[in-house]
Amino acid sequence: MTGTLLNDNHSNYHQLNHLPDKLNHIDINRNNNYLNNSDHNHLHHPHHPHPHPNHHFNHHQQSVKPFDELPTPKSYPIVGTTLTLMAFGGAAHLHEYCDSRHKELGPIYREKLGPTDCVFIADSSMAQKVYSNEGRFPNHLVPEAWTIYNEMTGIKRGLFFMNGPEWEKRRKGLNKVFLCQPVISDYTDDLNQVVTDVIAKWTNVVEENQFNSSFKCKHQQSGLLTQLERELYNWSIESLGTMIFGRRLGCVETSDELKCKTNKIEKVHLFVQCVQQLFVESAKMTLLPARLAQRFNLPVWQRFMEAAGQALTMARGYVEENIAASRDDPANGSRGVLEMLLAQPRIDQEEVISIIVDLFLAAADTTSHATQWALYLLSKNPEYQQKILEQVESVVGKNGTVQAEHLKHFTLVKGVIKETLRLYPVAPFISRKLDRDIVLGGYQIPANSLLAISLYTTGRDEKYWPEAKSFKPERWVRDESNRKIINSHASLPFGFGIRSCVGRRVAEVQMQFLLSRIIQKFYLEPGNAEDIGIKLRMITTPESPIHLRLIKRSTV
Ligand code: HEM
Repeated sequence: MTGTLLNDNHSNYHQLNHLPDKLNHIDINRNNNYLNNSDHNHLHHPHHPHPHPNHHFNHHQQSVKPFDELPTPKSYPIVGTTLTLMAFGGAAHLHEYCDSRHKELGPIYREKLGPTDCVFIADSSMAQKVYSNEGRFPNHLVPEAWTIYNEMTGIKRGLFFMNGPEWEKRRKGLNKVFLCQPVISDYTDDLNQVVTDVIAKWTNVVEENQFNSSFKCKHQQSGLLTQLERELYNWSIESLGTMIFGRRLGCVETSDELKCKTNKIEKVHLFVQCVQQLFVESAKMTLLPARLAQRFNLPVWQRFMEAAGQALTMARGYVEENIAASRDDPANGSRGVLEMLLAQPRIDQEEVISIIVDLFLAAADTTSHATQWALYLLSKNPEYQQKILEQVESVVGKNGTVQAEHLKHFTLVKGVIKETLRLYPVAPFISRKLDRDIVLGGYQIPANSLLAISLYTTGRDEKYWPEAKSFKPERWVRDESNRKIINSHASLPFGFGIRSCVGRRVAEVQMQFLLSRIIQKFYLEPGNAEDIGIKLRMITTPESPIHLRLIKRSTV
């Protein structure tokens, strides 16, 4: 299959440096007036002395309704709406709960969930409007538990936790590294090498499984990869580590020799467990005032503190160890982006460490889960495996080696990534607090209100996606049979604008290599009898472990 890829425009390319495929022509210019009429109004809020520059009064002004009139679910004294959310399965099913609220109350509604008063938005033009008003220093919600933790420990944290000019300064520095195509290009071979090792390892694992199961229930066991999540975590940490430190960390052991050389794999597994625990405990506190949990030292708070302490200490140790190793081995170490980070103006090693630690926290979970869902969907939709194989072979030849320069031709693999993230957005809500009043959906929204863009709902809305529940990667590929323009703001898995995901390019390249090469090598079958649902642990994770059956292509 040939064709170009639609809608590669989730980041605001006007503001980010050197981004490659500038398909921004169908997208917004944040200063344009592109919104529906009622949303043009910017009323002056009494608490906000500086109305937005686009502020103007017109005949629609009268139709703007006050904030208090936003649709709100029925709520009961003291418990509010908590019992209804519990009936959905609690915080782990918040995405489904909010989805049903949108169906009941419309594309914009307001609800107090536990301690958090939030306006939920499931409409692409409203999302566009939020982003175009996010200002120079966009502000998002940091879970209260994290804020308290940072205050209590006095630990300096990375980009996600920064705000204002400090955030802007560091963000610009990181953009020059992580969103700069020439820099990414310097590391594509390394990222590809990690995938080579992953494939070698998975080949061993499934062959071992096949051998061990030959006297047991052969059909059930053969080719089974049961530790998919852990394998993908290792791959994701190894990839980022390789790029940052310019040396292999040893999370993807490829041979017994390497295995003997390093005991790091166990450490990585422990780190991964702590990060997972951290997300689980933070998610549990979505419905609970974290301050209360802290004041009464509730078990959930104790577990959160322990996991946070362990994860940060381990990540820190890891980073310090690798900074030292890179310095001891300058021939190798100088290849990493670490040097570029340390070379930024007015930055000391301490700050670099906190930034890198938080990059690992942000990268490990997200890329691995996105890839896990992609592999799951491909295993359930074998026709796309065949189409991908045909596309890959048409570019690299039969059994050819995939290289960086081939990736731009893999439009279907890119479509698979976008389609996966449409259906399974790693972050199902994107939050913003604006520094100005705006009108959304005809309602006056005061500055500082917490806004949550419901990506799970817009991503599955028939209004934007025909056959919304179906996995159709080709909807993202533009060719003779598909010239339709996609509504870019209805699926924003990496966010949008100047505060969108800084690791997007790295994640995409990693995933493109892994998916194209896995399909080249293996035929995938689902290893679970049942469909797997979503369970939120702050991010979109599978309700039960996903198993895959990998069958080597030559034996299909
Ligand atoms: C498929 C993989 C990934 C997904 C879906 C994803 C998604 C996101 C989203 C939705 C945001 C918030 C954007 C917004 O508020 O508008 C974000 C922020 C962020 N992501 Fe990612 N991410 C991924 C991979 C990565 C990787 C690999 C890294 C590290 C290299 C990373 C580092 C960050 C950081 C540091 C932020 C905070 C940016 C800031 O506050 O300026 N992410 N990501």
